[in-house]
Amino acid sequence: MLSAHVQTWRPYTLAYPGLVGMAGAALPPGPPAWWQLALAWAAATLGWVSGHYLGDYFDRDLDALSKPQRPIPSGRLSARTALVTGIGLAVAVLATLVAVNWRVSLLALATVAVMIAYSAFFKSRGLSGNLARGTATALALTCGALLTHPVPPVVTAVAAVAFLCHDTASNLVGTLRDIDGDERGGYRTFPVRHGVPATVRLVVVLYAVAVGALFTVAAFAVLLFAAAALGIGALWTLRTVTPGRALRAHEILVVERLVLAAALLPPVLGMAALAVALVPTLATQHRLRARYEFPEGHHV
Ligand SMILES: CC(C)=CCC/C(C)=C/CC/C(C)=C/COP(=O)(O)OP(=O)(O)O
Repeated sequence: MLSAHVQTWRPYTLAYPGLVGMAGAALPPGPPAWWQLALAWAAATLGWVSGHYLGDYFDRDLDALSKPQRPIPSGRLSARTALVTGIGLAVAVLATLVAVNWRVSLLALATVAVMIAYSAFFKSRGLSGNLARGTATALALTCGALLTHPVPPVVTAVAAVAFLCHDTASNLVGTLRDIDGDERGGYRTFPVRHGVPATVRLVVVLYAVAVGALFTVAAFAVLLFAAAALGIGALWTLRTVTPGRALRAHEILVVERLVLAAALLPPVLGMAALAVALVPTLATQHRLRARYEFPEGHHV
């Protein structure tokens, strides 16, 4: 029972949204108060977990076909529990934000709406789904910025567009993992419609735009170089695409995006937050992930 919930949280993804929220809150001129950073972290993290419950709820029919081992299709988590928990978490985040800063709560409401639209509608419809997923991250970053700035600085827009492009790209890499299952389930994802080479080309362009834009705003360029090196490693893995290689590329991007978000934080905070974020990510990704993604627990 508890393990079904923990699997739904995907612990290896959990450290990322909080770093993005904090990155928005720490944009210049700063510095933000500790409670603002904590709130930006908590709202983005709980909003993200809510997104995982709702995503698994809306994907339950597709997962029954191609990922029967997942909590809902395997009967370890009821669809109703996933729906109620997802909605409950989103409402809790929004209620807390209303009490602290109503402007942020309105933007967070828009973020939740995009997140639900992604899971329920756009995800099965190609590029619009990938863009919706990237937009949710851009909005989460902007929520963090609005929490600490009455009028967010111009760099907020640059960072938001960069994360939009980045997460659209990493989400596209995710679709390369399950082309056959998506096709059988009627999900018209970008690679199902346009093929693998076109998908990889688009990923490379979006990734280059994202990292290029972040070089103009990053507080700590050393981390940005480190993220770019990891990103190039992920893209290099995609020179031949199999489900296993696509999973490997996405695993690298799951670590890379932590480094990328930490690069927007002031150096000392960025290094400390990154060190903390890497622990659960590296400890759980290798052990849990292939079992969650592939029915046999592994893939070539
Ligand atoms: C305030 C608030 C609501 C913040 C959260 C915003 C946010 C970025 C939500 C996205 C949630 C989600 C379903 C992520 C997983 O996508 P995925 O499993 O398709 O994988 P991916 O990481 O590769 O895209």
